[in-house]
Amino acid sequence: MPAAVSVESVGKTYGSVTALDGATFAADAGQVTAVLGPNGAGKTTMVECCEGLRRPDRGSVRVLGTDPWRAGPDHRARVGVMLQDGGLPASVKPLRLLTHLASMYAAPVPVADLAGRLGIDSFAGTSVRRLSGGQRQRVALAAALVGRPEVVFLDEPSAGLDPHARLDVWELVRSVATDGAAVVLTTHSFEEAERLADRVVIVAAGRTVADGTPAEVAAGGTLEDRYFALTREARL
Ligand SMILES: Nc1ncnc2c1ncn2[C@@H]1O[C@H](COP(=O)(O)OP(=O)(O)OP(=O)(O)O)[C@@H](O)[C@H]1O
Repeated sequence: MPAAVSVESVGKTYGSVTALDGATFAADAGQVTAVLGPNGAGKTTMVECCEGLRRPDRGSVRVLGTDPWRAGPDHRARVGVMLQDGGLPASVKPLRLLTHLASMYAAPVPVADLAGRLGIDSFAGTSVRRLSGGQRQRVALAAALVGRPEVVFLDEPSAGLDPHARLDVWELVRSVATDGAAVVLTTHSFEEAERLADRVVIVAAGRTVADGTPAEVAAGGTLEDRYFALTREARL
């Protein structure tokens, strides 16, 4: 079976800045793939190429067998996206927003379920503009998942969350993968990668420097030690 997400030798520059320089990785259905790498390594750019928000200069990106840059609405309905800055409308209340989004999909996840699992009920009556950063992040995650997507891209989904909320997010993300979706998330947390990921991809200076199960990438040591060794080499 072809990978749900396949990125091969992708290059992308912004003016004189090389963001991606041959990045390659794949993500399978039913698995959580965690992408790690230093600030500026190219993770967000790589994920944005997969989401169809950026066009690679070279290489190939396929999501569910389709080039996301050219994909139409049918493809986009099968892909869930959570952006780093949320991208949520400020004046709407969370439940209203999620109910509205759910109405656009053929088989949405019941909004009450999602809201309950992410603790959104407790701030359901507050407009997005007045939510805390962590609350807004949970709404953004719910928005990415409500359409029951086959592929989900999550940019640092648990960054800045309190420990309870982080556990809620991990459990939900795990259950989405168990239900068959391919989940790709970026993170700076080794704990998140170790506890949640079936596959770890380390990106440094726009290139993939490791790709495998957490144990394979750790290569007999800790993921953290391996990360520092690999990303230090890329900086030299
Ligand atoms: N729109 C843009 N215009 C110019 N340069 C950009 C743009 N977006 C990203 N870059 C540059 O491309 C490089 C890769 O950025 P990217 O956001 O993909 O990294 P990242 O790995 O996601 O970093 P972080 O961990 O800080 O989120 C950086 O040097 C960044 O400054």
